[in-house]
Amino acid sequence: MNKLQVVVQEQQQALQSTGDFLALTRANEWSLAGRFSFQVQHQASNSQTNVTVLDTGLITFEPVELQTSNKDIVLSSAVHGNETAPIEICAELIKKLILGELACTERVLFIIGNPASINISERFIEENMNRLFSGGHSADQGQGAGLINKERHRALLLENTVRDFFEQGQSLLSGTERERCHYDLHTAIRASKNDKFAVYPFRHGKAWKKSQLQFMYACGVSTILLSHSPTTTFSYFSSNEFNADAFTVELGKVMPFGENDMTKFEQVKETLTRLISGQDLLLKDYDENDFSIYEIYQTINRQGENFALNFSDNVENFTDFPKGTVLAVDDGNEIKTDKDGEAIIFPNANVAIGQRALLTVIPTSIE
Ligand SMILES: O=C(O)CCC(=O)N[C@@H](CCC(=O)O)C(=O)O
Ligand SMILES: [Zn+2]
Repeated sequence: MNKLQVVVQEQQQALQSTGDFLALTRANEWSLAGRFSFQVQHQASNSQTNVTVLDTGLITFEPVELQTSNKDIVLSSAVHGNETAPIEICAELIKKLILGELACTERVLFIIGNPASINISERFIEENMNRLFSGGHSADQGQGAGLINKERHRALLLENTVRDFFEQGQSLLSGTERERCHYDLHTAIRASKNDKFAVYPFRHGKAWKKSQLQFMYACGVSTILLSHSPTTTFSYFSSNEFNADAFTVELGKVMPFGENDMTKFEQVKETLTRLISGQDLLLKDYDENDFSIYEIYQTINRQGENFALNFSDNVENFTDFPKGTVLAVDDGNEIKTDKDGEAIIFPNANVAIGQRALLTVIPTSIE
């Protein structure tokens, strides 16, 4: 064996004995010495799962009895490295799968998006990765064209990994109807009046799926933002290019590792566990009264050097303002609400010029 093969073998042994994929990922910020595979046996049912570590932060679980599966599931976390709760949730699911404590009956790809930014507890290193999908990695976004930094390379790798995963699912089991989903898990910078919420990416006129909202509800997410335009987010990429049921899911406010109240995530952990292991999802019948549904009304991109929000840092997401309120001033131009009840989401004055500094939303319905 050469040195690289020895490293790969040691990494595999450590992973199989600890199940700690997050540690392996954090120790290898941008790549691994090589990919590797092994099988695990579920302790209770003896069912077998093929595990493949594709690269750093990228791992698939596929039941050996593939014909029993009909879903290709992508669960991503750490597209923003300081959003720790989703990382902890996914790391725990991965550990249980590797140690044979959780049965895997569907194909699952876990993505830990930006390991280097986890290690410095920052949203990103050089560039916000959730603005780099659907080709954003190769576009001139005011910061120079082409693949100019590691996050752009990583976004391209994530795109290719998701594409391969979905396409392999289709070719492995051709003739069967497979469901594709991608839940991109985040936490928000600010506190929110509605603690958990999800962005439903633009569907180009296709119906919003009540069954997916029921799934969100089972995860403890009952506030949904409907997007009406293409974006360069990860969830829009999977929705648009692979017809996956995809969401950006915001699971509360961003916290450092160790400071998340994990009791707040019981519903999402339980529902994802059921999804992966083919158990009944225990979905409640759809009732519009269970949800707060909003549509994205204004997308405010920063245009100039001097951009300032006109409200304080502790104003929560979903705070609404009367018509005509100045929300921000961008190089002297006032940006105002256009309707009574327009509420703010994701305000962030510290974004690169050209990028989204704020969304506004208004209540709507999917009926
Ligand atoms: O709280 C914030 O300002 C940002 C939280 C976050 O990362 N949100 C995502 C939403 C993506 C989407 O619109 O689907 C992001 O800004 O990338
Ligand atoms: Zn995020």
